[in-house]
Amino acid sequence: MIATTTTTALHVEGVVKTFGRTRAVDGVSLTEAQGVIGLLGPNGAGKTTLLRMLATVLAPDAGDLRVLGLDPARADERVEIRRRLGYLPQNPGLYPGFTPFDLVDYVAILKEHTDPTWRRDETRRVLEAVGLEDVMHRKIRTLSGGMKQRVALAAAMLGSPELLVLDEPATGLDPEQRLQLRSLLSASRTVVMSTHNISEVAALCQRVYVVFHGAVHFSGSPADLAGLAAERVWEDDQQDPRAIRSWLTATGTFRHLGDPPAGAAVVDPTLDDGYLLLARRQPGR
Ligand SMILES: Nc1ncnc2c1ncn2[C@@H]1O[C@H](COP(=O)(O)OP(=O)(O)OP(=O)(O)O)[C@@H](O)[C@H]1O
Repeated sequence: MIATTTTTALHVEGVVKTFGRTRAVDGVSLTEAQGVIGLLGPNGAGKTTLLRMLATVLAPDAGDLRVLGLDPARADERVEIRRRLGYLPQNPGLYPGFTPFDLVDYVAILKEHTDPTWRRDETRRVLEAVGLEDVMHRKIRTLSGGMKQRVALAAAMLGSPELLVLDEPATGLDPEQRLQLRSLLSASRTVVMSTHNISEVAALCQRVYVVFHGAVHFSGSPADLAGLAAERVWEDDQQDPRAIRSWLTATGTFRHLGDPPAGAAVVDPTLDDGYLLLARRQPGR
């Protein structure tokens, strides 16, 4: 019998990254073999910094990092990682005078794909996959914000990488394109993505990490995150001062988070409820 081994796509142990006096990533550990992994957290929590380290753009100050089983601190292994991953940065710099076709083709050249036929077919394939077939020969400067985001996504998906590192991939996408993104990502082997959109996490991710102040405060399935707020959510037609957090919902009722009073109409928690409960425990909130 031949033994099969699955390479751990991501192995992060005690990773630290500091900018001046800011500890942007403060001892993060995570290990994932495959699947779609979501990073949630408020602005400045350290998500982008962590993703940049996974994409080998930044080196950690301390800790152990392995991507696709390789060590990004070693020049030869770093090159190998870069060949095998696709990265969508938070603010992708797209040459405005290029067309989407030229830009993705250029990325293919940078990734050392030397066969022009392969490059042309693959460039077309990824641009069609993100729904840009009709504009692939227009100048990028003439495209809408959501279209530009899709050009960058297409570039990340070039060559069907084993690992996709995506910083807020759904930014600027309309509802139809978001749905399209979901099916694209569910076809990928390993995806790690940051998002502020909790419904994206519910729809896409098998695992979610919640990061505050550079540290992981929760890891588990989306259902586990929602479960943190089990028996802690109730609804009423008026404000409740006993709640740690209350808000008016679209149906005109108030939703409350905290310890429900006797007789309260307790409802099933959502992912938002679990996240808000975790966020509430952070200092300064
Ligand atoms: N190049 C840099 N130089 C200095 N400080 C930085 C740099 N990059 C990030 N930081 C700081 O590190 C912290 C984490 O930033 P990061 O961009 O990783 O957060 P984030 O969770 O991605 O935030 P957002 O949700 O707003 O994108 C912040 O305090 C930020 O100001």
